[in-house]
Amino acid sequence: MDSFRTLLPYLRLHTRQYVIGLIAVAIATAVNLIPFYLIRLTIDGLTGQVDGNPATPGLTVATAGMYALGVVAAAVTAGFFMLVMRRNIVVASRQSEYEIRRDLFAHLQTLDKHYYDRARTGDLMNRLTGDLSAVREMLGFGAWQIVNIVSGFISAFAVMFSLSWQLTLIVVAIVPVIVGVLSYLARQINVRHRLAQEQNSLISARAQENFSGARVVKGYAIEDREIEDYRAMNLELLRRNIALTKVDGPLRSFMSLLLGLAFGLILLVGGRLILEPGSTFTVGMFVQFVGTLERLTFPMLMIGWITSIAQRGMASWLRLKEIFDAQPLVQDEPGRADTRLQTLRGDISLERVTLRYGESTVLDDVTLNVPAGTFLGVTGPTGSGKTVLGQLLTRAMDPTSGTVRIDGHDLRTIPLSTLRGAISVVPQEPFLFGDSIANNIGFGIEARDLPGVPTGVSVVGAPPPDDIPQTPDPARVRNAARLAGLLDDVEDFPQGFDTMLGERGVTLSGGQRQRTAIARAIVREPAILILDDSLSAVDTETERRIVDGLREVSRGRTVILIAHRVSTLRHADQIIVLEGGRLTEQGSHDDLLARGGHYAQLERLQRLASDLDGDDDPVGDPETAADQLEHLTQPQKVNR
Ligand SMILES: Nc1ncnc2c1ncn2[C@@H]1O[C@H](COP(=O)(O)OP(=O)(O)OP(=O)(O)O)[C@@H](O)[C@H]1O
Repeated sequence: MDSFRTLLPYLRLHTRQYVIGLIAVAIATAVNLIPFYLIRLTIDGLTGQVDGNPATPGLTVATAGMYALGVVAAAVTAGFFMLVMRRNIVVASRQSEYEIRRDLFAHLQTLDKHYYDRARTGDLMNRLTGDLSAVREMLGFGAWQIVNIVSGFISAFAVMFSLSWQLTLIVVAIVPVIVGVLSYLARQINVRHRLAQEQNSLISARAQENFSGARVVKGYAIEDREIEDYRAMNLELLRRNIALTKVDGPLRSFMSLLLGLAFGLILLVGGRLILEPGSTFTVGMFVQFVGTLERLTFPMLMIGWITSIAQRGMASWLRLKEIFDAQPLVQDEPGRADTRLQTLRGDISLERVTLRYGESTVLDDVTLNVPAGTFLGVTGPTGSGKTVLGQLLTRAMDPTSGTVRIDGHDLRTIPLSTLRGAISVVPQEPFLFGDSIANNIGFGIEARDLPGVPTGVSVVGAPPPDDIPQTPDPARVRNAARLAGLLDDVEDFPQGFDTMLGERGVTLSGGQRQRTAIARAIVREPAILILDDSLSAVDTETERRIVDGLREVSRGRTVILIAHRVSTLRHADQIIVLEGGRLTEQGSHDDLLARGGHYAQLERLQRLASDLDGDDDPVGDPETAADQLEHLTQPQKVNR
């Protein structure tokens, strides 16, 4: 019940539609019983016993015609009210589906990396489709059927009782048995439906991961294994669906048996009632009774079905509520974030920053000052905390201790929208949309100017969404592509910036994908630009062009370039080295070479490796440069 209460805000948006619709159902149900009354009058008229007196004249043709018209009028009236119901309740349930989907999507946009690291995309997709449909079915079909059943039972029992309390008692004795059995079966259906739905989520997630990882699957030639795994999951889904269908069969047979029994008994007792001397129970009344009871069979069958629709709908709503209840790890703290802060220059400072994940210390007491406009290079072995350092700046998470500041403001006092609007990150694995190159680059430009998504409001009467300008400024896109060293490549494509990319930019090479992501970050003209190992897939010539572009970009903004290659880092104003989460070296290229630490060793080995590349007669060093290089970039053991 508690979980139902959480659905009320959506139902309240459509109170009027539900009230009108539900009243219409109740009227239609009651009107549906009128024809049996008219049939009773006709039969009793025909048998000449309209008042129980054989001397009373029977039915005239005109009266019979009136009754016939009455039957038609009742059918038309019931049909009209059912139409009113559909126009209100079914429409309201569709609108609620729209509103819930809109709010879910808007809420999902507020969730952070932490949530998406754990969620499975296929499962999320299944919730947004399958579960949402189950909720809609409960709010539409389920809602009007409940009223149909309740009003059907009340009106039918009132009529039956007025006709014969003895016959009604028989019905009263049998109905609870039927309803009990149906409810039991409905519960079974519900359990089996949930199992099938869970398998559906798994299978969707598996398919989605297979499509996303198509390159890996092909690369490892494991299609057969994938097909076999998928077949097994699909088979399990079939098994669960068949188990679901199996409960349906007995339900119908049992229902027919019990109803047959009920009608047999009524025939027996009803016949005796009519034949009793001096009885006021007429043939017409008997026919009306049986007709009214017959009207109850559908609502009775529906009880089980509706219970299962309601339980299924609630189970699905709980799965959707889990999404609504998820909160980003980092949020603006009310009263703490200074909303006047709209722009940032890009002065970064970290003061004794430590970050722990459980027992592991990922960043250890890091203190660092990066004045605005600095081109900062960051290097260190894999797993040494470079990516995490960048993530602290966008507040993907907060440090366990210490303070991160930008322009002297503690990050927790800067509104997240201002902070993230001022920083662009090029992640290690860039994601490109199935759209044109221009739109992929211009993707983030207008983001800050877009109107907020109004949630929790009714779609009824809401203004249509504004036409959002989708084409980014071509000059800005072009300039960003030039700075990212992508322009020549794009100009070589027949359709230039209008070239469409596959969902993951599959038509582009790894280096082109990286550069598209760099252009996307640059085009926003952020105060701080973070590139996380974004030049790993480009050749040295392209790398030089990009670094030149970045130096141009870095005028007036802070650039943080995470890289493993000395050739990428050497032109940075400042370079820092992280090892096992600690900042171990800091200075210019020349300073660090003079220090003779990790950076100097990296430089020596990379130089040696490139010499070896071009030399057929390698230096007779037993530990080859390549081996040592690998050693230097080995994953680091984090401090425990
Ligand atoms: N969400 C997380 N939960 C637990 N540990 C994490 C999480 N994110 C990162 N780590 C750990 O933090 C450490 C630093 O990771 P980070 O990604 O910063 O390394 P990196 O220096 O960028 O490495 P690479 O050069 O390979 O990209 C790693 O040991 C990683 O496993």
